[in-house]
Amino acid sequence: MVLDPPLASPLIGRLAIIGIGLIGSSMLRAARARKLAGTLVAYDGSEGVRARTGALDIADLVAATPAEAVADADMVVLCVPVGAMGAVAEMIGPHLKAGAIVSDVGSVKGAVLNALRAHLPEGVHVIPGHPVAGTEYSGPDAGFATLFQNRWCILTPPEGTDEAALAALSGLWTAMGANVETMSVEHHDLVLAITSHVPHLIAYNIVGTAADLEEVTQSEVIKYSAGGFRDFTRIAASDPTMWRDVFLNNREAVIEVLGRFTEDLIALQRAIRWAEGDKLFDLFTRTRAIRRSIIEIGQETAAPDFGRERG
Ligand SMILES: NC(=O)C1=CN([C@@H]2O[C@H](COP(=O)(O)OP(=O)(O)OC[C@H]3O[C@@H](n4cnc5c(N)ncnc54)[C@H](O)[C@@H]3O)[C@@H](O)[C@H]2O)C=CC1
Ligand SMILES: O=C(O)C(=O)Cc1ccc(O)cc1
Repeated sequence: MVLDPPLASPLIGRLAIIGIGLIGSSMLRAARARKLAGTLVAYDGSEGVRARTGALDIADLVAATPAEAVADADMVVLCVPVGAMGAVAEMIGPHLKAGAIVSDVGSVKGAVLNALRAHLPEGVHVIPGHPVAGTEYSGPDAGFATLFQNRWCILTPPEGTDEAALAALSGLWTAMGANVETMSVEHHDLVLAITSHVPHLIAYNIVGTAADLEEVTQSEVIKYSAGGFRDFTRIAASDPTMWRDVFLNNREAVIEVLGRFTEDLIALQRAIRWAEGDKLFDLFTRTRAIRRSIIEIGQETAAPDFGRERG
């Protein structure tokens, strides 16, 4: 997978990325490679991450404070865990220039929109976003420029969002290789609960259960994990802070989907108990067709390495 060539002139004057982990560092790398911003500014709350960002040379400036990071920025993208969005918004709020666009990449959108609105001043454009692309790795070394290629990026513009600001943010994601879709925060949070949040919870649960079972020792878990279980262990290796925050901030939708999931699981349990082979066969046939249609539209990911290509 390769990136398109650099642009002749940048899309954004000054772009500030706050939180230089997997997603923030991938944005810096993609924006740098394609020359999408006149000046690329990075800031992270961790001194070690700031030093590493400097050493990796993926930004034009590594700011020492949140105020320095957003000063004169045309666009600011928050790439911190969902639970830290409000605190970061509070720190940058007074230092944003009028007309700046503030977005984020959090995996939950309703809670983040509320947190941003509570702390950001009038006169800045708040447009939450979520690139539906990632891996189980974290930190500035984990990022790569092609992460967003041919992936969805969902934007959730609040009613009355300025069209030019939306076009600028959408243009950035498109230039980083993503396909942009817009929807409401409520719809986003329900859809992602089904397609991402509950699947992660299931992975955390099955790996935890296997590790807890007395007769299945840790070494056996590792030894026999070449099959489907291995895919679950990859997902269950995802960042604990990030995923704790996802579940704490999308509780309603996750609980709704879990209720439905539990009912369906019990129906499967009954089918097994009563040896209703047709029921099992019909479901497995339907799910196989779903997997094949995902592959046809090119949205599948190759576990266990998530088809990563470093750019
Ligand atoms: N990991 C993934 O696969 C995906 C993650 N996301 C979302 O992107 C966001 C970032 O995730 P990752 O890049 O994976 O995380 P990460 O753990 O790799 O990086 C997060 C960075 O934020 C910094 N940070 C934390 N609190 C901060 C604060 N108060 N002020 C300044 N910096 C702070 C940390 O030091 C860390 O360097 C999360 O909101 C997550 O939900 C979205 C799509 C995919
Ligand atoms: O690693 C995986 O399988 C993922 O599902 C990555 C991912 C994690 C969180 C998101 O909000 C979006 C994508």
